[in-house]
Amino acid sequence: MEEDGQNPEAHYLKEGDQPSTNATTKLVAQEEIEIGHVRWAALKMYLGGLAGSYSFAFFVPYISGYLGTEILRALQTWFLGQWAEQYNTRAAHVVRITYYLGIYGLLVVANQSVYSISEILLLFGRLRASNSLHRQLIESVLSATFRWHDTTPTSRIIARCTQDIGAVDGAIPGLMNWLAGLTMMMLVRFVAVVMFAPGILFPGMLIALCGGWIGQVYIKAQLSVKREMTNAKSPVLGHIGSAIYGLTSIRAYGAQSDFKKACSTHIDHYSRTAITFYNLNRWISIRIDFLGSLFSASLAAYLVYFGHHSASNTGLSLNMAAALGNMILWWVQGLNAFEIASNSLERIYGYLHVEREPQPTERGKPPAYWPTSGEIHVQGLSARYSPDGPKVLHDISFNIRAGQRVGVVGRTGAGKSSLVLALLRCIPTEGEVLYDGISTSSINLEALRSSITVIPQVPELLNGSIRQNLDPFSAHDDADLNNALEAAGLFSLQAESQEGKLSLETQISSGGSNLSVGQRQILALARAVVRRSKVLILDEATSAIDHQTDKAIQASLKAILGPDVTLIMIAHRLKTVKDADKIMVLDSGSIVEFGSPKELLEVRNGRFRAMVDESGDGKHYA
Ligand SMILES: Nc1ncnc2c1ncn2[C@@H]1O[C@H](COP(=O)(O)OP(=O)(O)OP(=O)(O)O)[C@@H](O)[C@H]1O
Repeated sequence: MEEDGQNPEAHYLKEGDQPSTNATTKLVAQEEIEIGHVRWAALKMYLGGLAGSYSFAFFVPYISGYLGTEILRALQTWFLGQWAEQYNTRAAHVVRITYYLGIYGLLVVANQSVYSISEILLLFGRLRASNSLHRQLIESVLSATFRWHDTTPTSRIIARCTQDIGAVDGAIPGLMNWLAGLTMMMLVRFVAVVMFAPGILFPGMLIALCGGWIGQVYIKAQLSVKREMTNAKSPVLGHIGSAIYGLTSIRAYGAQSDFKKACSTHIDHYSRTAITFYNLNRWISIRIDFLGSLFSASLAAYLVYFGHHSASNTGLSLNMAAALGNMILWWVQGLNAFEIASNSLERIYGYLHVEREPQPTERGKPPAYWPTSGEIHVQGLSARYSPDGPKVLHDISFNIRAGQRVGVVGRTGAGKSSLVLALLRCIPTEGEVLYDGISTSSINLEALRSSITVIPQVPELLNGSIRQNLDPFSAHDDADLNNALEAAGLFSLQAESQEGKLSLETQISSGGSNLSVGQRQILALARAVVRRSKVLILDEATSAIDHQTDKAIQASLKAILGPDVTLIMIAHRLKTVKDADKIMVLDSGSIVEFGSPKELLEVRNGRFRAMVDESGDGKHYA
């Protein structure tokens, strides 16, 4: 895909399908649908994973191993014929059994050794491929843009990381190995037959070409039928599942016959595709069996009527030819199964080429001392959620001195959260943001984001103890962590004697679901204190905390954060920002007022003053 310069995901859409991209609205991108054969680029990705950086050293011994195995196996059959032939020409007691048995034994040992080399190589190769694809997939998903995550449901990402990686771990290498072995077996058998009966070469090739053509037709039909069959199965299972779940209601409303009718419709649809699927198998079996028999019959006729062939060579040729027809059938079916399993490769390949955030560079590393203060200078900042979407911030300019506490207010949809995302470069931006004198567009994202702490409305916590959540890399001692918890106001919320009170050892379940939202916000605040960032952004962070505790937290935060830490508070409740040094009022993505609360309240017909009057929070500003 990159070869043809197109978007990797575009390939998956059916002809005529329109991706549901409406630039002005939030959207969920259409799920990719694979069509046709598995593409070389996806296959190359897997083969590259198998071989790692030693393509030659992997594939040459791997393929040679299988070729050697089949040659040695054919040699064993040939050698048995030669051994048997001895009894036709010589007396039985003259034939040296130990000699023939010894050579035959050596052939068996050599065969097994060469086979083991291929198997061991594949074992390491498949582990390497699984590791590498899984790592690349996770890296790609984690470094994808916020826009991509916005438009991609989590269930799809989980399916890539479980179901598709599962196919890479199991079905794909298994089928590939089987196909490689079978291909070598067919090749060696065909060559052996042709060596002993050269006249069969052209009819044999003709028959093989016919087999190949029939296989192509079969695979083409079978791929789409199989896909349709898989799609038709889910409604049957879903319908039966919901019928069992809602059995009481179905009986209570006497809806049994409607449910039976709907069930029959789903089963009929599934059966139609399933019958076609099995019929296609019969279709190919008859044709390939016929071609196989034709080949064996032609060979037998050739051996009987043309030339003079020994009994052992005739037996060997017929032995090699007999199973060839069945092998072609297995090969075609194996290839079909491989193509179906390889859809997972296509799907993983698509996710390895999603739109990513800029990767870190050496030049993007800020100086070690940076940031020394939380000064922010913003000039002409505009932002949008997607490169072709509408602007949600319009040419914003402002300055925040180090240590200032700035409240950002505005009606729903005014752009408050978008401003935070723009400061962290989570969405495409234009204009300049200087953080402690360095342009944020010139430094690595990781450096930028680790130097600003954002506490969202509902903070995410990780499964583990509070200690692990505050300090995942064990860089701080207990005293620091307890101070942070105290500064964030945890201890003012719980009495010393309280049963089940939170401490560093308290276990937190995934997402923090065993804590109240207020407690989660306090832990997030404590995390921010531990990180000691120079810019702290609270996005309605104290919305779930009562006013008294909120007040206590603000006071302790001010004391512990120090004079050079800038605090940006996004607030719905105007009383939360009454102690702010400055208030920024946003409307439709633009700054309409920016000044101290006192100044803004004095503006007659001012936006902030109107908001305070409407909200009834005026008493807090009195
Ligand atoms: N993920 C998104 N994709 C596209 N547009 C978005 C997205 N999130 C927000 N917007 C748009 O950006 C504009 C500003 O939204 P934003 O969330 O920044 O407002 P807000 O002031 O934080 O609102 P609230 O107080 O309700 O959280 C709105 O027009 C909104 O529709």
